[in-house]
Amino acid sequence: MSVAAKFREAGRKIICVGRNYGAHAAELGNPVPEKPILFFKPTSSYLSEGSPIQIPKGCSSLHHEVELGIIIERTGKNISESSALDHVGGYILALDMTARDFQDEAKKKGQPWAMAKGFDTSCPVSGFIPREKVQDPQNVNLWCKVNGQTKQDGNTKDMIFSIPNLISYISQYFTLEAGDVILTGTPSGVSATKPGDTIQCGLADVVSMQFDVKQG
Ligand SMILES: O=C(O)/C=C/C(=O)CC(=O)C(=O)O
Ligand SMILES: [Mg+2]
Repeated sequence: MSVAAKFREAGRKIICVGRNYGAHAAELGNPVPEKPILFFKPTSSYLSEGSPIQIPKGCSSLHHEVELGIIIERTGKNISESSALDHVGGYILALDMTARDFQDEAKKKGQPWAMAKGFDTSCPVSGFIPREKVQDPQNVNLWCKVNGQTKQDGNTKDMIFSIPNLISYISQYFTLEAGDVILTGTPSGVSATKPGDTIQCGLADVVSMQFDVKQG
């Protein structure tokens, strides 16, 4: 099976990186991390265009976070930074939808972010983007609009930890397998959405996608 079809399979990992852009860490009042901050989403959180993002029950602050996703094609453990990009099969555009109020509560209590980050529909994604369509993944524009108004307008060159650095670091702890996805963090401009909103986002002129928001 091609890696393009494999990444949505149950059993694949969605490894997410947090606070990987200084301006986003600052807008939420967080320090810049010294090492990558990692968390997971389940594959049941994937959502394709045509279906709505559903605000989870009890959430009153659902934030959009537009992110570049890396699709792993070649399995590896302890991958060196110099060979990291050889493990990449392609990319996706993703929204790391975040129940910010759940996350704030979890942070206060020292609890995990699973409910805030992993609920059904929390990972809207584009189709698979072949490697050759993104000439320089470390210098590509990421944008997000809500109801036509620009909220996020960033560039992957502003990542704190680069893509090779992330792949190498993550693979020291988790074997990276074909079909696994790494969401590389969001630039600044995250904001709360409400039922009836439409979120549009894009990766330069390579791909764009649109999702309606409704109450779950
Ligand atoms: O620490 C916080 O308050 C929030 C962190 C995030 O939600 C991290 C991300 O998912 C990200 O930076 O993309
Ligand atoms: Mg995120």
